[in-house]
Amino acid sequence: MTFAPNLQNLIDNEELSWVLVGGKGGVGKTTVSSSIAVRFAEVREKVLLISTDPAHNLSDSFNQKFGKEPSLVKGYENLYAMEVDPLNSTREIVNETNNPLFETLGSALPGIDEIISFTEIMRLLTKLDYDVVVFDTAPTGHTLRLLSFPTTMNKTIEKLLSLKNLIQGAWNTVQKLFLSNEETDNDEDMLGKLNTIKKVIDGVIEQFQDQKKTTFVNVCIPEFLSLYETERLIYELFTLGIDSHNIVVNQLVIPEKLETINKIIIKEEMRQLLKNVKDEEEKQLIIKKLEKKSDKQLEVIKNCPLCFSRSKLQQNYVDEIDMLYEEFHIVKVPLHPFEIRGIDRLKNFAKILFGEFENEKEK
Ligand SMILES: Nc1ncnc2c1ncn2[C@@H]1O[C@H](COP(=O)(O)OP(=O)(O)OP(=O)(O)O)[C@@H](O)[C@H]1O
Ligand SMILES: [Zn+2]
Repeated sequence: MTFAPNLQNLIDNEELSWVLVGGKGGVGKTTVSSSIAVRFAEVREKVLLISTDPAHNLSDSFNQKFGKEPSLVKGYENLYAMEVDPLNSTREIVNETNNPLFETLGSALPGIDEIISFTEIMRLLTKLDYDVVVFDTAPTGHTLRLLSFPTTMNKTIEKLLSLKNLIQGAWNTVQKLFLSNEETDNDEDMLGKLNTIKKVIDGVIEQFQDQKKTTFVNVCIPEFLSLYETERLIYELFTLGIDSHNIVVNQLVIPEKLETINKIIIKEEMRQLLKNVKDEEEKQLIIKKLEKKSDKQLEVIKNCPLCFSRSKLQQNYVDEIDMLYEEFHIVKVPLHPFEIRGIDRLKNFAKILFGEFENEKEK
């Protein structure tokens, strides 16, 4: 069995509905999740990219502002994006219910507000008919907490519901003594709500633990701390029963191996630059100039002592990843000489992720 060094396996799995993208801060989660969503939009009917990272970057990635509701990405009719903050949106929900019991419950069970917001998000997402939802998650620790919430929370809710029967008699008396009729109704609402939440959570757990429907894409850079976090993340995902079989190793400096890719990227950039140049002769002249410049740049990179030592250092970690994760698709992505912003660059980035440059090289 061989594992192709690209993410094509995501596209090939037609049942895939939830793609979670995560890793340490700053390694390229937003860039990778945005590119995956852009690629999915070419082959699926309706795609949503959702950021659950409180420090949102989707707007930077697409050069377009997104909010708490899904909105269309410019230039698309089937790609939506939204940014939610699990913590804040829950507070809003809890405040809306305005139930004193919720407050008590909230302080007795830390994290309940987060799980409610997560539930609300999931309910919203299952109601809307997206074929694929791609998550740009917050840095590792936060994500794991979010992913393990459903199981923890369901146990708590089960306990609460069983307690409810036990104390029902005493409870009724207490209510009559202290609460108005309206508030009594509210409490029934709350228990009803807990039950509904439990059902939604059961659904989330079932979906997330279904290997066909959900997968987690790990993004890392070839550095000690990032590798360490990836190892921890992959282990935790395993214990949570969440599938994971792709690792994107981003920001590689390997001049000799990635020369071809670099050249193609630079060529693509040129094409963008030349979009508005009409005159054919002028075009050719610009291309010649730029090609000469890029050849020179590559020559410099190849002979640069900084790049050389950097790439040596990185290679150790890449070897380690290759060795540790034999049964993963390992996708190696070069460090670009520019930020990956805007649809055109994201599309190019997707070409690397989905192995299209590999084919171009063979031609
Ligand atoms: N291969 C690459 N080459 C050059 N620049 C890159 C590459 N990958 C990502 N970047 C740039 O690095 C910056 C950080 O990337 P990104 O926002 O995707 O990381 P992140 O993991 O989502 O960060 P955060 O944890 O802050 O959300 C961005 O400016 C992005 O354009
Ligand atoms: Zn990000």
